[in-house]
Parts: sequence; structure tokens; C-alpha cells
Amino acid sequence: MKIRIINTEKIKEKYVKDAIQEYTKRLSAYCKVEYVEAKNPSKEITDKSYVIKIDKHGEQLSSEQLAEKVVEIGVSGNSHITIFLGEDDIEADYVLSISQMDIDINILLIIIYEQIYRAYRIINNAPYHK
Ligand SMILES: C[S@@+](CC[C@H](N)C(=O)[O-])C[C@H]1O[C@@H](n2cnc3c(N)ncnc32)[C@H](O)[C@@H]1O
Repeated sequence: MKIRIINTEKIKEKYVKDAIQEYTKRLSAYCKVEYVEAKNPSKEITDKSYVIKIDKHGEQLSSEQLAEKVVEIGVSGNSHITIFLGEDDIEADYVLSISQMDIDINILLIIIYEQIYRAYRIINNAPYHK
């Protein structure tokens, strides 16, 4: 599985860059995660990819449900997931909300990485999520 995280905002904070680096390293055991900052996100989304838009008005999932979704996407033949963070009106296969509260982009990004990592730990029955 290849996961691309596309963010329309530029991240300046070192703690966020460190978190991205750390989770990318941890996730390398399970999948390839690529982080992209792009002003024109539609150019970055390939046809074959399953697109998840992160938006406050989307659906909320438990970590277990997110893990199931990742498995389903793989089974249905989509080996690419694009996770999109930004205000742009893009066409998405699924809209995911993290909470009803507004979350700062720095924190949001770290939550996304942590939940993807947690999903893979759940899929692989590893102890992290317990
Ligand atoms: C963090 S906002 C940044 C917008 C602006 N710079 C600000 O701080 O008001 C960028 C994206 O995060 C999304 N977002 C904010 N809170 C969210 C939440 N609880 N769940 C999912 N997405 C969220 C918004 O829908 C938006 O697409």
C-alpha cells in the first residue's frame, strides 16, 4: 500500500516535521507514506487512488473502523490512498472527520499519522493499540 498525504498549507513547526519523520519511519514496516505540500492538489491526485478528504463535516470512525477501511481499500484493488488536508473542493471517495471541533493543521497532521500507524498495528494485531 502506498499512502500520499497532501496538505495545501506549509508546515513550519519543527515538532510537526519531527513527528512526520518519526511516523514515516515506523510506518515503513507496513506501507510507503509520502508527504506532499501542494498549492494545486488536484494535480497530485492520480486516477487509481482512493481519496480520503479530511474535513470537520465528514464521518467519524473508530480506530478499528479506520483499520477495516484500510484493509477494504487494499482488497478492492486500490493500492494507493490519498489523504487530503485543505479547504479545496476536491472529489473524494470518503470524507473523514476527526472531531466536531476545529483542529489546528499541525495537530491534525500528527493525528492523521498517528491513526494510520495505529490502524496498521491493529491490522497486524500488534500491541500498540491496547
Ligand atoms: C486546519 S484547517 C486550516 C484552516 C485555517 N488555516 C484555520 O486555521 O482556520 C485545514 C483543514 O482542516 C480541516 N479540519 C479542521 N478541523 C477538523 C476536524 N476536526 N476534523 C477533520 N478535519 C478538520 C478543515 O476542514 C480544513 O479542510
